[in-house]
Amino acid sequence: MMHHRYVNIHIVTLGSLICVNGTRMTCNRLLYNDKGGRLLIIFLSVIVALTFVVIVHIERENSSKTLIIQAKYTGSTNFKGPTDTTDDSLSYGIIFDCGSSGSRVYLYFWPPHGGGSHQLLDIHQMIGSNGKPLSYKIKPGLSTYSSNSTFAAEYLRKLLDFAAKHIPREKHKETPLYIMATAGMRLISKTSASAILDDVIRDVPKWYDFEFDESHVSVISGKEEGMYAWISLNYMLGRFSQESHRKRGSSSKFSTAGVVDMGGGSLQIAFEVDQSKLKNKDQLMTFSLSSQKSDTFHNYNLYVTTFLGFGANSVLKRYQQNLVSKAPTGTTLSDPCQSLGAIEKVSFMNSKYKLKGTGDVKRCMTNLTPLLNQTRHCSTKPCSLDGVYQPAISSAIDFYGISEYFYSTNDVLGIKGHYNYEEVLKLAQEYCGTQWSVSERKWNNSEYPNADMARMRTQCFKVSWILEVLHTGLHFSKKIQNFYPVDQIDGQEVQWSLGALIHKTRFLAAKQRNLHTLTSTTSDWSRQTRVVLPYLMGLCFVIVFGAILLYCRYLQKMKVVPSLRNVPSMSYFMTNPEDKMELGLIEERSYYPHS
Ligand SMILES: Nc1nc2c(ncn2[C@@H]2O[C@H](COP(=O)(O)OP(=O)(O)OP(=O)(O)O)[C@@H](O)[C@H]2O)c(=O)[nH]1
Repeated sequence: MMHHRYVNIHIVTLGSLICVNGTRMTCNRLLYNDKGGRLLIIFLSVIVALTFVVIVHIERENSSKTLIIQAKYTGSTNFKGPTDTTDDSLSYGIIFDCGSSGSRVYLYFWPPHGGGSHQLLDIHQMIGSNGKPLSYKIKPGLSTYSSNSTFAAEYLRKLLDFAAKHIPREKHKETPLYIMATAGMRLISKTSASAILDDVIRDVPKWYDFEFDESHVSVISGKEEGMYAWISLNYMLGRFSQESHRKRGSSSKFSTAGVVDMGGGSLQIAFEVDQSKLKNKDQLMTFSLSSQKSDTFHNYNLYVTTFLGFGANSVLKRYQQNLVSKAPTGTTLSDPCQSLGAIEKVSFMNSKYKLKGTGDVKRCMTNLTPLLNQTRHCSTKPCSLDGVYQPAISSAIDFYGISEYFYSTNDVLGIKGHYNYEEVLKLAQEYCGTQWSVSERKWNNSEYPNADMARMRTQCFKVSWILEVLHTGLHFSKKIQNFYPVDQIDGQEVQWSLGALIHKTRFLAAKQRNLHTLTSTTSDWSRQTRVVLPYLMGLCFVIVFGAILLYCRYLQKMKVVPSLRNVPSMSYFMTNPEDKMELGLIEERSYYPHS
């Protein structure tokens, strides 16, 4: 752009010089009223016209380039294909989700802010060359380093390498890296968790120069995890758009969706509420996605609850311990929460047991009911599980189930999309009632491509638990039509990590918005100026040129020219003091007599 501007300036300067010198010579030739003078006028007119055409052409080119760049970042370009890391205008962000069952890295990017006053950053998960979202997972969880914390950072090294490989090297310094841990780290002692985090804070900057400091490493609370999952989901569903907000204003229905997130260690539920109707504000979370206090457009009131130790893996451990706790060591016990005929060896307080599956899903669900802890004192009714208040959920709100809600219905049972209690129960009963040896053979024959062996073994327990939590614990109707287990929306993974990045970068959005407002105001002005400039210059050329010609004609009429040849000095016609002001003419007149 700057380059073109300089070219224009040079053309204008050159044109002006030619014209100034040209008119000067023309005038002189005209004074002699010869044929060469007329030719010179034609020649100069052509030069003026050409200069004008060249300027208009270059300006048109510039304007269309500006429009293409603007269109690219105002939604007309989609980011569905592999991420174009050669595009220098993109910014990047990295989130590590250190969960109880494993750690994952998610890579995100966003184009420059569009400038809309209520617009959030347009954040997308990076897509690899194979068309799949870029993420990398390792097992076991970060919390397993509680007794050898000095290896914690080294354990995360593979995730860092992955991020560094996919984010352009020159962008590392400006790319924020957040390392956030969830239930696994909440369940270990504070001292052990701090030792792990300290090791990470110390070692990560030695290896990579991402934007990273102590404040970027944390064990997030369950409520934050729930809030981030809710933000992620609604962002991906487009529920923060101006259009959704308009709908929200015109109906009593919330335009946002609720989320139920079952992890390995904890369970979260979050949905929008009318805070005036909440009987107990303990579970209320009021927050804004906007960085300015005065902007209430993105203010939300959420009911968010987290149940630590109610994630599927934590409850499985508790369930098995309960089962064997009163039995003599070495006993084989019946377990309705395992596939028919499956044998699982467990140990508890140095005693060993065998659990033999009977594959009875309904029985399993009944046996799991006490683990919801619903007998616990409920101070504000109604309560969901563990004595926690939960207001009645409107059937008008869409709900999405993520993590275990997707894996437990999809990996083995193959259910996609819309949730139907009867369908899930029927398929679960079929799978769990099938002899384990048959299911194992099918798995060996790759008939369960989405499930690993651990999933196959724990499927009966996990599906029973998610059903029990959803309907008995959280009181969702068994006839619910608008509950959707998901792991991806529009090719992007639904993870709380995206919500965390949106929340963390909301100040960045404001910064970029201000920058955009500034540049767009300036560029509006300069665009208008650039459109008018060539015409103005053309007009100036014509006026100056015309004025000189008229003046020359005037001199001719005054018969100054013929007499000039005989004039020995300027004083001859400079009788009027005003004439002395015409210095340019004086110089030329004084020059020609000697040439
Ligand atoms: N099929 C499949 N299963 C997964 C995947 N990631 C995790 N799981 C399973 O889901 C269970 C729960 O894992 P997550 O949802 O990741 O939970 P988490 O982050 O480890 O647990 P929290 O700390 O409670 O948040 C694990 O026991 C895994 O078996 C995945 O990418 N695909």
